[in-house]
Amino acid sequence: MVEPATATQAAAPVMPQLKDELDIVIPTIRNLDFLEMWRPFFQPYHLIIVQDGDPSKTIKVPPGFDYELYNRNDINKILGPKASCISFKDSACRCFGYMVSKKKYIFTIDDDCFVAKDPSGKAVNALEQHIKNLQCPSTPFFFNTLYDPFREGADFVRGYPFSLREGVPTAVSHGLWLNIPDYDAPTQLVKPLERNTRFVDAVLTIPKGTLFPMCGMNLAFDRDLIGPAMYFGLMGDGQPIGRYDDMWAGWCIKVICDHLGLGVKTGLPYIYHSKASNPFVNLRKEYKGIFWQEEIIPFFQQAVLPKDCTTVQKCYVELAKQVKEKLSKVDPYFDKLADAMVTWIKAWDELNPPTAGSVPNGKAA
Ligand SMILES: O=c1ccn([C@@H]2O[C@H](COP(=O)(O)OP(=O)(O)O[C@H]3O[C@@H](CO)[C@H](O)[C@H]3O)[C@@H](O)[C@H]2O)c(=O)[nH]1
Ligand SMILES: [Mn+2]
Repeated sequence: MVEPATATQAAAPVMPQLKDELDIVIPTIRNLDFLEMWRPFFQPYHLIIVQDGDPSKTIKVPPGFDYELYNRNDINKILGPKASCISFKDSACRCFGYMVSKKKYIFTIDDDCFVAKDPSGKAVNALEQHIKNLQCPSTPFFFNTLYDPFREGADFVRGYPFSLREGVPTAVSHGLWLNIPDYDAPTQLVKPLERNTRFVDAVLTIPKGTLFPMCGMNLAFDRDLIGPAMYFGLMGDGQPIGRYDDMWAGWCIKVICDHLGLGVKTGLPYIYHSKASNPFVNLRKEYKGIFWQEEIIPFFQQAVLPKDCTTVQKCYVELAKQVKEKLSKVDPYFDKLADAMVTWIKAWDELNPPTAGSVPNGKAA
């Protein structure tokens, strides 16, 4: 039986790394008491809270945290008509926080995720591990059988090409979850009591050319390298689908990271996911995605980005064009989604004008 760490067990880090270069983005419809448990790790950082649902509701934030909070009225005011690309009544709204941040790194976490304990009983500082993952290179071109070669006590194994040992910059760090795993509704329905108690002590680079199901619950990324592609799509209110926000973003960022020669890692850190959302509600939200994805995945697997797509924005707009051309036949929703992807990029560039002398994101691999 796994249990979350207690607040006292969460020992405050000696020196919070990247304190002024990282924002923590939290989508929420509830009071943020969960922050009490994270206080030792999160208090030094700036929080961006994206309040979903009724903007007249007050979200209580425990004292002592430095934060900015945006509700739907704020989003509409800031983006004007472009606010149509930000989902309402779905955790996908969190991507607004990525857009308004001015920091290099983002960590996003759900408000029902708590501090996990590793097998020794030590509280896991998820933020610290994500920062380590992002600041260490990835190895997408050749699999290292000792997993993360840059980890203390590991290295590249015999036969690993020396020409590839420098690795590539890491754009995304995808963490996992103890207790309630991120299962889809059908799996939740047939295995209602299943809990994840396995703490696998590994960080892996997801190989180039391989897609993965990105979960937004415990996720960090380098905003400068991949931020414009971290759009969580059109979900929730008024949309035919939900709970595919992070999946859509994960497929888009992986194709773009592969194209630009950037890395995506998954594994440590774990958080303790405390609440299973209602599987029947989830089934209603995600059922179309369950059969649509049988056509979406081959689309992303076959997607090719032209060499002249040298920035994330160019890659993303090209991907939107291909979504419109090739997925609209699946459902008119994808026509709307493709337009929203372009709106997102326009809004992103409006809020994040390129600084003079800035270089385009990674290079086409
Ligand atoms: O309408 C809403 C509902 C919820 N939120 C906030 O989003 C996160 C996640 O909510 P919750 O934990 O209740 O739901 P889960 O099913 O566990 O979410 C995970 O599944 C995927 C959903 O797409 C995703 O990977 C995870 O988010 C909480 O912070 C809620 O407060 C919201 O903003 N709007
Ligand atoms: Mn949850």
